[in-house]
Amino acid sequence: MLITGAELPDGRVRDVRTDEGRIAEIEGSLHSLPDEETVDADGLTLLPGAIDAHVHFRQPGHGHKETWATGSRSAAAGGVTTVVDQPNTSPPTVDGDAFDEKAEFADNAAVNYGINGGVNHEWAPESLLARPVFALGEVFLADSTGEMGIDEDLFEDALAAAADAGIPVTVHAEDADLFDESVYGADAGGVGREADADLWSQYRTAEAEIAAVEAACEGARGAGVEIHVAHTSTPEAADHAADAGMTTEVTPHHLLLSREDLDELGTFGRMNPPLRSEARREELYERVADGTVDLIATDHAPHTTAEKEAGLWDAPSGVPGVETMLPLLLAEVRAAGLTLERVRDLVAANPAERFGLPEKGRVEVGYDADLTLVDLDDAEPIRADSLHTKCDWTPFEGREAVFPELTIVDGEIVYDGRAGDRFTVGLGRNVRE
Ligand SMILES: NC(=O)N[C@@H](CC(=O)O)C(=O)O
Ligand SMILES: [Zn+2]
Ligand SMILES: [Zn+2]
Repeated sequence: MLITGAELPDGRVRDVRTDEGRIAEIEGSLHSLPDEETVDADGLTLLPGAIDAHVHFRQPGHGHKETWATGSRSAAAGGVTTVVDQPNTSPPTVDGDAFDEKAEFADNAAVNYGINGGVNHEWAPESLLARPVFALGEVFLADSTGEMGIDEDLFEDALAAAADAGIPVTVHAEDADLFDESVYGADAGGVGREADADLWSQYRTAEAEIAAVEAACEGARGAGVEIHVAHTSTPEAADHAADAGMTTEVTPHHLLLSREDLDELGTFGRMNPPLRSEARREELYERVADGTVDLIATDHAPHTTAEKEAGLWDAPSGVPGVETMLPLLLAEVRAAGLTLERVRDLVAANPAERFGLPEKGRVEVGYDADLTLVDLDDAEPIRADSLHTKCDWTPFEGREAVFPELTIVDGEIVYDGRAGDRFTVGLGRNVRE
């Protein structure tokens, strides 16, 4: 394939040739070969496809919330070319059979993928780690959706097993002992958007995250393992993890939303860890911009509208995000909050480096041809109706975003927004195989 006249993240305008799934040539001007597919990218920007290291695609077990087909199409339409699925499915991905069952669903994916292995009291590390597992995680240090919270001893076992297997460990760090039980169950008013969801932020305290991140980093250091802290919601936790030599991710919702948005969102803004104060959000944004935070990942956690239309204490936690991550970050570039190169690092180059995918994350010769083409002049408001996830709502309704025109996986077009939202599924492969 020949992509002509594309602007690269560093501002150069180049022709880019892909061949056998790789980026083969990048030059000022290339001539098309006989029968070569060409893509006119005049006025468009070519980015490495995003790597979303944290999604919940829900199968097996919860296909009514999301399927690998809908989730991976949503990823492709959002410029995400690799997703990493989390283990809190039914059955949980804690042994070899459960891994194999999930791998069959993943086989239909429109984008490349990794499958994480989980840890609970029934886990079978031998059979699990004999499979092509992407990473151990998210290891839940407190209960979240799926109730996979574990204690310190099991966390130590998990760290040792991951070190043995030579795979990364990602951690959901909250300490349930520091939740404010005096708030739990308080009258939260109506259901769904009418509920007072600020109580969730009061209940799952910032201190519970900060203390859990400190303890997890200490445990990791003792075990000689460099953990990756998932979805840090506080600047304190991000600083602590960085100082301890660990890596962190921040979600688009913790980057762009705060407790001030909960009036409007109600239970649709309930997630773990919860939204924080506007002051903390601003400080977290600074750390994302200055490089203290290593990467952005979505924690794409779809639940149906009907499930969310419950009282605050009964509604499930989690928000969707895989399709809106890169589009929202590109709107931040337009607003001059982040540079394009920083966005490239946050969603592509850094996750590739952190998780051992040295052939991904950059538009450079020899790298995988996982790419997305965007028009930075074409911003539009996000509408849940136009997204491709099974989840029919978004916490970002109405926010400005820049959606991709085209997404390419291993040199093949998997999403073509110019041709009326055309998808090709089944080309995705396990990046650990
Ligand atoms: N973040 C959430 O609130 N929910 C996630 C689980 C998780 O990542 O903790 C989910 O799977 O629903
Ligand atoms: Zn989590
Ligand atoms: Zn998660």
